[in-house]
Amino acid sequence: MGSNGYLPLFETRLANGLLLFRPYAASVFIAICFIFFYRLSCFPAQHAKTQGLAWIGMFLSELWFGFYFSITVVVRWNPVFHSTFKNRLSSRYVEEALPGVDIFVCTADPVLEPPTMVINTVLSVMAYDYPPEKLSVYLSDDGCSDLTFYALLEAARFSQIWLPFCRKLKVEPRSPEIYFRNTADSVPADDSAMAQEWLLVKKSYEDMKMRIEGIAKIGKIPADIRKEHKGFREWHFVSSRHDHQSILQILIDGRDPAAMDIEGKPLPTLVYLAREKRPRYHHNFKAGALNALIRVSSSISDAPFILNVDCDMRSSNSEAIRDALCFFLDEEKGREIAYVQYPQSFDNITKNDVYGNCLRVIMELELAGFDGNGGPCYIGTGCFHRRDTLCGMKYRKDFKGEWKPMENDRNTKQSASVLEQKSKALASCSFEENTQWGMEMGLKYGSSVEDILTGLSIQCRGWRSIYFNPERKAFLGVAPKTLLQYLIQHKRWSEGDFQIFLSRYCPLIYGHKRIPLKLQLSYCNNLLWAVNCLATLYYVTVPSLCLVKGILVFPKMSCPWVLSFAYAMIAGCMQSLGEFVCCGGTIRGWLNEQRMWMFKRTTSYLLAFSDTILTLSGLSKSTFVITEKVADEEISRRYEQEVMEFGTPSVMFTILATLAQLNLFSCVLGIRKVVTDDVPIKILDQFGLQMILCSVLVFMNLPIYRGLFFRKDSGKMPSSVTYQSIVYAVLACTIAMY
Ligand SMILES: O=c1ccn([C@@H]2O[C@H](COP(=O)(O)OP(=O)(O)O[C@H]3O[C@H](CO)[C@@H](O)[C@H](O)[C@H]3O)[C@@H](O)[C@H]2O)c(=O)[nH]1
Ligand SMILES: [Mn+2]
Repeated sequence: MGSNGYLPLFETRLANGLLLFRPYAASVFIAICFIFFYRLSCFPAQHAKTQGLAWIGMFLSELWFGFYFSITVVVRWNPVFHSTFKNRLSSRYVEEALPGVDIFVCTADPVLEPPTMVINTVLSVMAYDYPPEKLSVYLSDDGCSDLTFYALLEAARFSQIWLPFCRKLKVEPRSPEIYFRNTADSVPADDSAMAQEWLLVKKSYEDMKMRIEGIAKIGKIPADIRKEHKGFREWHFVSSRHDHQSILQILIDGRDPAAMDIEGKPLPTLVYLAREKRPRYHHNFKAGALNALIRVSSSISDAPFILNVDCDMRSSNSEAIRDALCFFLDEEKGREIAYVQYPQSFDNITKNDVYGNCLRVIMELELAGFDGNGGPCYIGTGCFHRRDTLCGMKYRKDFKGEWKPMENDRNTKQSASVLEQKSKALASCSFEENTQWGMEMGLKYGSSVEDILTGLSIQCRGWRSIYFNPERKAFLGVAPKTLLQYLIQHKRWSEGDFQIFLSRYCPLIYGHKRIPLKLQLSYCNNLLWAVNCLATLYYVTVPSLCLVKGILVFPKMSCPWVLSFAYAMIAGCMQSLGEFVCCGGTIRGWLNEQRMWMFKRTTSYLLAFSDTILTLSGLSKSTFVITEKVADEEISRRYEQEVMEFGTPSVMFTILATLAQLNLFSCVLGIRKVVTDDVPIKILDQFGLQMILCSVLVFMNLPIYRGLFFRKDSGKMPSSVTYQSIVYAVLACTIAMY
């Protein structure tokens, strides 16, 4: 029992296996030091200039890897995990006494983010196991699409049967699409009344979906539907999605006693918002959208807690709100918690996850490590915030964490349309002029990873955060289905991250004395992703080219120094494999993920690194490329079969293909050298490590060769990429040979 006489609402435990991990990390560290020592003491003789240069590069790369390894150890030093006591929460708070929760859903493009998916997210969060009169759901539509608006109207209607159905059948997950997909073969046949209802609701969902998709196909809302709601009139004044007034429509007014489901229970408030956009004003992407929502919601429902999700992050655990409240409302520790972050999980992951989409180890382990070091970063979706802290409040010892109870006056005088008019002004472009919004208030502007920056600044204001990863995943999103989408997404992340590192918000400076050093270093783990490109590029090209030219860059196989390299590499692999499998992955999945790390480092990170430098020198401007959440049938089929998708020409593919062939040629030339030499054993002894490295790289690149030379489908490597990369690779090897 806590000192205040209350049983805690959550408990925390340390990860298992730390007793093993720490000595292991120390041993790898020693091996790395041996490598440094070797590089310094065995520096090539004066006359071997080229070898000397190659050597220095190897040394610098290894210094970087050693440094980066140490940061990853800091992240893993003491991961913590939490569990909640929801029964204690419900015995301490009657339903009426629970706080209100505002839920923000962001969407930005009706084509890349289809409205049916968006409303599935909306319906799933409306159906939380939580008093509906305490919930308000806001959809921010940066695409300003009347189709999305229409879909939301349909969702408002469908919620009247969906919510009671969820309650009655204890439906899980509460996104109709996923629920009906999962239960397709298990129609409740035993109880006929139940089965009837199931069929009825399913049919009604499918009809709705058909109507929405039908209208999406025509590309225009028919006149008779336009007449059904006053909201459509707003689109008469929209000249384009980049130039329009704010559109704010309260589709379900929770204060209205008439707003109820078919069982007569209240419905959550549901609001559509397309904030004002004008070419003259920068809209600040998702951060701008969220800030508009914070203000608009404060005038409509003003709940003390806010959940924000991306439009593809359907709720998959109807108890997630109660779980989050167990942290915020804990009498002893709750006061200092600013946000509770859930992991990002996906429902379209194949068995071996070709693109390493689930970021398994980051989600299962590294964020728990952040938590142990002071609190997880904010990852932009699936996160519950205190409204006050999101709006810029600093932590004070005497902060009580109290909230005003909701004005539960369901017959309030202000009509919905008056409220709409009043709140609209808060979403206008000029509202933020000369205010602290985007700086000290709300989500921070100026970064393509607004989430990381905002979370960091909240932590630097003295707050703690919590990472909560329950058995039953809280949210399920849609992961990119093509290699290019994946690489572009990671370019955005690593670029935004690296920009933060180079800005005044660098955690080592900005966080100094504000957050613990171990948390500052944990942040560096992510913020320095992009920098890995340099050392990795060096390691995947130079040793192979040196093999072609006959330059030694590693110790001979017969030399004891080889042990330190072998140990560092093998132990590193075993650690990452062990972590991956413990986090629920397969061995194939691990190989795929390792391959993707290599691909990312040589493409996404490289471009992120160079673009950051260009942005800093004022030559380029950062943007937000939205991740596509749909794919055509053929691409989806290949994705299901775990075949890598290339298809469209891109610089990233040219780089990948060039590196893959460069290693293939080097490997072949290396083998030729062994075979044609008089004493093959000698060559093997000298170049053993280089040959192993080169062969591993060839092995990792197998899907690239397949895409270049063997595939015939439309997902193969485009021929322009093939030709270019052959030329580059041959050129590089020829230069190396002579
Ligand atoms: O101008 C914009 C651009 C994007 N979005 C929304 O932002 C969300 C995330 O965009 P997405 O294209 O799905 O990017 P992801 O890479 O999947 O997003 C991850 O990375 C982002 C930071 O780069 C975080 O904001 C997200 O929460 C996190 O899921 C989506 O709901 C979009 O609709 C907007 O509302 N307005
Ligand atoms: Mn996304």
